[in-house]
Amino acid sequence: MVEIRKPIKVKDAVNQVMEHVKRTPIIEIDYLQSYGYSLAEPIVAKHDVPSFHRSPYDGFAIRSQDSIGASGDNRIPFQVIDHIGAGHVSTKQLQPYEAIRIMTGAPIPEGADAIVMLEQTVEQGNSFSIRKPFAPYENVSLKGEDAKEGELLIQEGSFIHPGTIALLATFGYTKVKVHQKPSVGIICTGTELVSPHEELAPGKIRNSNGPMVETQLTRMGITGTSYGFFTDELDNCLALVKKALAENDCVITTGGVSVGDFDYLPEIYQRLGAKVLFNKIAMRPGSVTTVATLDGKLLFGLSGNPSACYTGFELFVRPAIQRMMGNKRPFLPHFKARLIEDILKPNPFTRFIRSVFHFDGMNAYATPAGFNKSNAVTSIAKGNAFIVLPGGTRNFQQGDVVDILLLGVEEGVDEWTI
Ligand SMILES: Nc1nc2c(c(=O)[nH]1)N[C@H]1C(S)=C(S)[C@@H](COP(=O)(O)OP(=O)(O)OC[C@H]3O[C@@H](n4cnc5c(N)ncnc54)[C@H](O)[C@@H]3O)O[C@H]1N2
Ligand code: MOO
Ligand SMILES: [Mg+2]
Repeated sequence: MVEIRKPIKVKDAVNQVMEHVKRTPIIEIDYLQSYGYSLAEPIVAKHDVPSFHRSPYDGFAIRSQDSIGASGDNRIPFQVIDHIGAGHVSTKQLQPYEAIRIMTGAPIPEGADAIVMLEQTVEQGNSFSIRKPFAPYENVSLKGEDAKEGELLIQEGSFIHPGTIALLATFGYTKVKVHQKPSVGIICTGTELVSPHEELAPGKIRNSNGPMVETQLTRMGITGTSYGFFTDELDNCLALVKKALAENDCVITTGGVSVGDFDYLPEIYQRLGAKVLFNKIAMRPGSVTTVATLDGKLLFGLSGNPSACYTGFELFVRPAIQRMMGNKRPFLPHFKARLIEDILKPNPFTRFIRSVFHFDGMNAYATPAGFNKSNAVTSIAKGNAFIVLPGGTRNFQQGDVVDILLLGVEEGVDEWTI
């Protein structure tokens, strides 16, 4: 008797997976190695930035009060008494109508409170004149204007990107606390599979899911461990899943999750004693996506169909792995875009259509990327987004505004909103 599975909503499936995520242990790593992780500690300003009043321009430091009354008809001259570049501190104290030649980034000298840009002066020997008054602190980059000592700048759980690295460097956080990257095992099942290096024989196809999933992980900065591809034999697959589970924080399998005679994953979960969270989702492709847990580890049973496999990874594996690494914004970014062409199919299940998303400067547009079936491989290669059409809807026409999930961006959002 074939098992009749009860589909659950995509949102519920996502929530269930996220509820079962266990964060990986916190480690301290060299800050330069931290790109792609998420902060396991907040970044708090250790000192003011800038930590001293400084010049934002190449010019002259003056006392603003000396510039009162300057105009085209009444140029005020200044005597230059010192010359400093960034990294140097002048030891001179300005007296009336004296100035210090100062370069961008150098600390404002004692007594000075305004900077005149080089272009605003007429120079003559060791002096220059100006034709306008300067207000107190005009053209001065103030101590603490960027960050105040003790200020919380970046919250724990934020993704670390090159800008974050700049901030870590600014405060000398040369070691940073992050959640370790999870180890992920990948197993592809299917007697029909041969390696991409091999010639095809009757009934055989090349394994594309394995390399694809491995690279979906690479895109997240994770190096997965591929256990290769295997024929649909229960004992063999069971042993392999056990081994991969013992050696990794989570395991991704592809294929063998449906109700076919050689779909052994359901039996494998049973034999392992794993708890199946769900095995049918009201979505297409990827309706057969199954997620199970065992000893706090997640087992992702992705569909064998390439589009379904790809979609299952992006919707469930990606956010789970991001959350394992402590990322507070693990979900794909959600936008709205106008359809460029009609999509005239009823949608009993929510549909995730591999799509091309583009922005013309004013409006966002999306169009299906090509052959749109769960077993399609070509449209995955062409798309950069999913068009999401809710279950229970019918036709969508050119110009309709639809939901879009953007793929391949490193920073996500904090909530699943579809
Ligand atoms: N009676 C039913 N049949 C099917 C149902 C159903 O509900 N009732 N669901 C269909 C849906 S939806 C999908 S999706 C597929 C899922 O199948 P499996 O996850 O069990 O995957 P397989 O049977 O192993 O393979 C399906 C398909 O994908 C190809 N494949 C498998 N692995 C790879 C790989 N590594 N690289 C490239 N392509 C791969 C495989 O050759 C098959 O063509 O089940 C439907 N059936
Ligand atoms: O899981 Mo199947 O891809 O829904 O089409
Ligand atoms: Mg099958």
